[in-house]
Amino acid sequence: MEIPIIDFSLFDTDQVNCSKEIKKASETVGFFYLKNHGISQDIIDGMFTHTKEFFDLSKEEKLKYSVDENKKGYISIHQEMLDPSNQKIGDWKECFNFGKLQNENQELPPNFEKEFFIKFEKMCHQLCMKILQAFAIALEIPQEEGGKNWFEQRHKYENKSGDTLRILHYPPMNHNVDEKDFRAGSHTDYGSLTILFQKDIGGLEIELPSTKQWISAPVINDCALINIADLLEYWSKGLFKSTKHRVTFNNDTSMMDRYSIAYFCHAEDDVGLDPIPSKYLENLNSINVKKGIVYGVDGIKTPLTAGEHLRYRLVSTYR
Ligand SMILES: O=C(O)CCC(=O)C(=O)O
Ligand SMILES: [Fe+2]
Repeated sequence: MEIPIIDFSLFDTDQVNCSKEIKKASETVGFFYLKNHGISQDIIDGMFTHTKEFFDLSKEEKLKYSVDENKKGYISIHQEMLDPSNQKIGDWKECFNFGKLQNENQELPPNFEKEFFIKFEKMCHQLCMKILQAFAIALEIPQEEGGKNWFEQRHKYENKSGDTLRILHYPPMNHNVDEKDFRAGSHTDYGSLTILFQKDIGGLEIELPSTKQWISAPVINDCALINIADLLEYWSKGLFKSTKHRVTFNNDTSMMDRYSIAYFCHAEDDVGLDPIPSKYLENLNSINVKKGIVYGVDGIKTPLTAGEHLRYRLVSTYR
């Protein structure tokens, strides 16, 4: 089984069939490539140029923007460990997290033009809203519950959420690679869904939910890679798969720099994780039912919100 490629221009002419394709990919693989996603190549190239310029700065300069308590800012090599149970040391990567720049007063390095980043964030947010509409259509959310706008009503750009734009740099490896060395350890993403832009160098792998086999998610020109993250898995009672992924070293590229850009789309902090009012889900009885009630707080089981889920996941990731 491979990662499907979906032409998103179909959504403008045939929403129902496009939504079906997206649903099928989300149920089986949890990842799909999106062609004709509407974010222009010029702006993506501009983002990669800024990315490289930033990571080329001296370590001392970068550390001036060190990550704050909200995990916004610069994260250095080994500081993040995405898979603490299997990794010896942290991820062999550095990255920079941006919050919602329009609403938050985040200090940015001088080469980052705030307006440009806001524009990119808004384009990513808009694309996510369109993909979320496709989920709502495929899941047959009744009109009186919000219909195709059900998700959008819970992901408003102006409201507080974990939405994060992240630029990443994976430097060349400087010693013999050990089986416990990862560019990024295995993990699922914490939000609703993620858009990933890769450039030139592969290495991303995903774990197929059906067979638990790891397959590669290569760079495909002109495509963004979309993946389902934890919140959609909860809301859909496990129908949609928040698939594990990781970035490994391989012989051909471990001595090369790898750059990528991720946009993590989250629901507003106070949105609950109870199942979606979906006619489609109601009619299914065979799925692996997952409820929004997962972690006990002081031994009492409480329904989680998007914000609580994010905090819970972040605690175990940072050193
Ligand atoms: O850089 C990549 O290709 C993936 C990064 C990723 O999965 C993450 O930061 O959550
Ligand atoms: Fe990820």
